[in-house]
Amino acid sequence: MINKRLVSYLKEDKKYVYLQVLMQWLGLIAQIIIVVIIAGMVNELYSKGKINYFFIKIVIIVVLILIKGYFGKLVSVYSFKAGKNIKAKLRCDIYKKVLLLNNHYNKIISTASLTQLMSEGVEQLEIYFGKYLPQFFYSMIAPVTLFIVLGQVEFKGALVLFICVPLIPMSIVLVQKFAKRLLSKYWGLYGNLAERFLDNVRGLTTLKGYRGDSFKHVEMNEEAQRFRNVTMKVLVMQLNSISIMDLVAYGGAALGIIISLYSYQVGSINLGQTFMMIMLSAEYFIPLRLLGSFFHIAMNGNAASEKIFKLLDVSITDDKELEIGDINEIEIRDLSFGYDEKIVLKDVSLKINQPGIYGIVGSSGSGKSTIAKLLMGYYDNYQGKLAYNNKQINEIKHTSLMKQITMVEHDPYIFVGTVRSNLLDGNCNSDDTMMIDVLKKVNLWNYFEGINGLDSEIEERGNNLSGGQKQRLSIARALLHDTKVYIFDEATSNIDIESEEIIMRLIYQMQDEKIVILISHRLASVENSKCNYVFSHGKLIGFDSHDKLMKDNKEYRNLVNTQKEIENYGGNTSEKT
Ligand SMILES: Nc1ncnc2c1ncn2[C@@H]1O[C@H](COP(=O)(O)OP(=O)(O)OP(=O)(O)O)[C@@H](O)[C@H]1O
Repeated sequence: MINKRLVSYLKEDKKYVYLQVLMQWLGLIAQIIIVVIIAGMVNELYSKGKINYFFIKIVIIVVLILIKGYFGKLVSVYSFKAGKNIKAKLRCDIYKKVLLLNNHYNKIISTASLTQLMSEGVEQLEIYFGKYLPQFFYSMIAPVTLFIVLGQVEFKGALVLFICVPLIPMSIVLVQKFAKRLLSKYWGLYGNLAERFLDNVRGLTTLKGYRGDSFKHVEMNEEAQRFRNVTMKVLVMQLNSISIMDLVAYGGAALGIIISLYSYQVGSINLGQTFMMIMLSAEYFIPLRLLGSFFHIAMNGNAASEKIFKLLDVSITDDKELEIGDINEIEIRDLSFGYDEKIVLKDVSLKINQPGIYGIVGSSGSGKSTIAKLLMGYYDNYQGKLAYNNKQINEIKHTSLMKQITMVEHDPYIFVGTVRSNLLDGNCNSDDTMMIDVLKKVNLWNYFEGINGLDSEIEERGNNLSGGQKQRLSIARALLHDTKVYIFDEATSNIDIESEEIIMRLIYQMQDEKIVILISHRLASVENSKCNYVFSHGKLIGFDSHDKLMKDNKEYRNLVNTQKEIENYGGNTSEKT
């Protein structure tokens, strides 16, 4: 009933849970005193026909009601405080983990599920810490307190009530295992639905283009139906469990009242004592009954927390010690790597220790992008040597590594905001002059100057820019990052000739100072490089200048010739049209 791992998150906020229990308990004491005073008044009225110190007693009752109300308010304040820091801490931990996992967090959790867990999942935990946990402790203390008080009044009745109380937690325990399984399924289906929804919304234009939206509509409906079914099962389970708890609570209270009425009838207690028994019988059960209600919400948070912990438990930490300065050398020796069992790179060896352009070429699926990702430190589980300045990449602190390398991919991420905010992502110390300078280099300044300069709005994923403009903006951002090593992975694919020329010119301007790794299927762009590395089926099958490779490397020659044929084909067709 208590999740120890979740509780360990409380740390110094534990005091808010205890304070809440204390305030609830003091509230109960105030209520008992009120009932005792009223019971005394009832006795007086019945036996003497008048109430002594009536006014003073009424004032005391009113003051006690106000005090009880104040305690209730404090309970809400502490409840909020108990959950507040934990929510922030959990969200922060998840965020840090996703940063560490980099772009392969998707292997563990989908983006949609992640968003759901970080928002709704964490929110549910507020109830766990702020309500369920304090209620759990209070519902142990309250019946004992009442038993001690009412035991003095009518022992038999108090004992019967006390014995009935554990029936509620028993019903909670009984339903717990089933609820756990059901809620885990609920979160799974909820995640699937969100994932599909997000995917469909992202691909809506494509779906419309292929007229596949009606098909996806049916799929979504089916997914939603599955989620509806499991939600209904959860609600039925909660309703049944609450009905059982109600039966125990009200049945138990009724039993207590019957016993006290009987005791009054046989004369073993007076009218005031009977009144006390009747007024306080329900109080035995109310805390546990409330615990039962919170339990269901807490179980939901619990199920979400299991998914959160699964993500947090993935063993990746940036506890690496090594820092790295300017990179002068890249050494790869006997490198092998596979994403799963299938080996993608086999026994690759190469060494780069001078600035210049280094092409990586090969047919589709030969492992070019995988090399780029390994050089970015995205994957640690490689075999062999993969080192900068003779330091293994998987031992270098990720943040230190990211200060020295910049990668530009074919589909760069442009953030919603302004041109300025996107450029500041590359280097937060850039001033306006630096930003305008790089925008001029990529031939974008004239365009943005005509809108709102550096404050020109950029829509989500750069939707208000052309493909070429997006790519040039990402190159401007990369230039501001100003690192010793640059990796361009198909950075000019699918963009207009003008943008391609601008980008290639800028890349070649870097060759005297930077180590530039250029992955490109357009072999014309690596004709003037210092050295080209040819990959085939994950193996490095040759490396040299373009001219030498054309002479000696059949695979390279084939790649160049095939490329030329495709370009000529494109040229012929366009001439015809
Ligand atoms: N995240 C991944 N998980 C599993 N397998 C992957 C992953 N990324 C790539 N692969 C596999 O690794 C192999 C090499 O992929 P890689 O992207 O490195 O090739 P590439 O030479 O860059 O191809 P292309 O020129 O088509 O971009 C392929 O068989 C691919 O299916």
